[in-house]
Amino acid sequence: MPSSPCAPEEVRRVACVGAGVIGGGWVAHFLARGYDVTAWDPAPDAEEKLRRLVAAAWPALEQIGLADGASPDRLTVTATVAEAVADAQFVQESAPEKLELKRSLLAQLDAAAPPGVVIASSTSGYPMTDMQTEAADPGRLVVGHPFNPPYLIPLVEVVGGKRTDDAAVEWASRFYKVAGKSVITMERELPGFIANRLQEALWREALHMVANGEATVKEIDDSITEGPGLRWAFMGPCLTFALAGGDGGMGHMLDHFGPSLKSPWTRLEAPELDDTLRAAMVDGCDEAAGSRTIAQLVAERDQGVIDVLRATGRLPRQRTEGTDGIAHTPSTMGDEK
Ligand SMILES: NC(=O)C1=CN([C@@H]2O[C@H](COP(=O)(O)OP(=O)(O)OC[C@H]3O[C@@H](n4cnc5c(N)ncnc54)[C@H](O)[C@@H]3O)[C@@H](O)[C@H]2O)C=CC1
Ligand SMILES: C[N+](C)(C)CC(=O)CC(=O)[O-]
Repeated sequence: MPSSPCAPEEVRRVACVGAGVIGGGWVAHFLARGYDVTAWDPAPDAEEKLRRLVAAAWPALEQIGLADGASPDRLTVTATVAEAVADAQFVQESAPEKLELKRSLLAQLDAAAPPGVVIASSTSGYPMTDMQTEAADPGRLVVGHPFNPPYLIPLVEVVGGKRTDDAAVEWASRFYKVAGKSVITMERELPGFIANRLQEALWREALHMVANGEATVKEIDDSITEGPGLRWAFMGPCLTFALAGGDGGMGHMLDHFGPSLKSPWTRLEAPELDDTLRAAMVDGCDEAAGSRTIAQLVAERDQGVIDVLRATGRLPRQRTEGTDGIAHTPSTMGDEK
């Protein structure tokens, strides 16, 4: 791989390819961090949808603090994928989760992007080794797995494939940090990475319980928001369970509850996602949403995430008075730029 044309700190132009839920969220994030963003998506109504997503996200982004000069006006939606990446210093791919599509799109991006520019895929679970098979320069392809919405949830999991250069993984990890993200750089590939493997274990169990009539969608959601979810926002499952061992910590917790691990508390096989289970999940979520639209739920979620980030000290709690007499709420996320 030719070495990257610029240092992560020098990046000014980012391309986002695929502009749905996640690609659009990335666009909003990079705009808020003060980058010039080009975007391409083949859907006929993509530009209108993308600008709507950015406009809906902007109040939350203003609340957590915009970079100097950040503006939705710095978004250019291009007519072709080649135009989107022609001048880019970093490319984020967020096309549908279909392996063949990812393979050919990443090869197309590799052919069109300037030599050496790092290209990251938002894939939720494919190892890069499986996606980089058709690219002429697989060395610059990495996974950069975000969490929804990428403009508020800090984590990005970064990992390369067998043919990725270590330098590209390092460059991407540094770039995401500069761009305001919290990064886990994985040493080795693992389908689903770290967080989605954990989420999927919980998700499979939730689907089994609904399929078997053992719990409702509401009970499952309440069991997390009224229970472990409150702890997980600031203390992970391992340290949280260490406290379950009292003064004896994790050692006592394992001695005490270890034998229960052998009890059949979980079913690791995925349930059959048949029409009945699908309908039960959709109906349960419709009931939980009540009269709230998706747009209202997105705004509610965004405010909830901001409140949690503030409450856990990852964003300033108080608005501060600037020297210009104007109240600012600077973001502490991404203060490396
Ligand atoms: N939805 C989520 O919560 C998360 C999704 N991801 C990953 O992000 C990627 C995108 O997922 P979503 O945004 O949820 O899907 P989406 O369906 O909302 O958006 C996909 C977009 O890709 C466009 N598209 C279709 N063919 C394309 C092509 N050949 N080239 C470029 N764009 C194309 C579609 O028009 C659509 O706008 C997937 O790899 C997914 O696994 C990652 C983290 C979370
Ligand atoms: C549903 N999902 C598997 C696409 C979710 C993710 O990949 C990450 C997230 O946002 O939770």
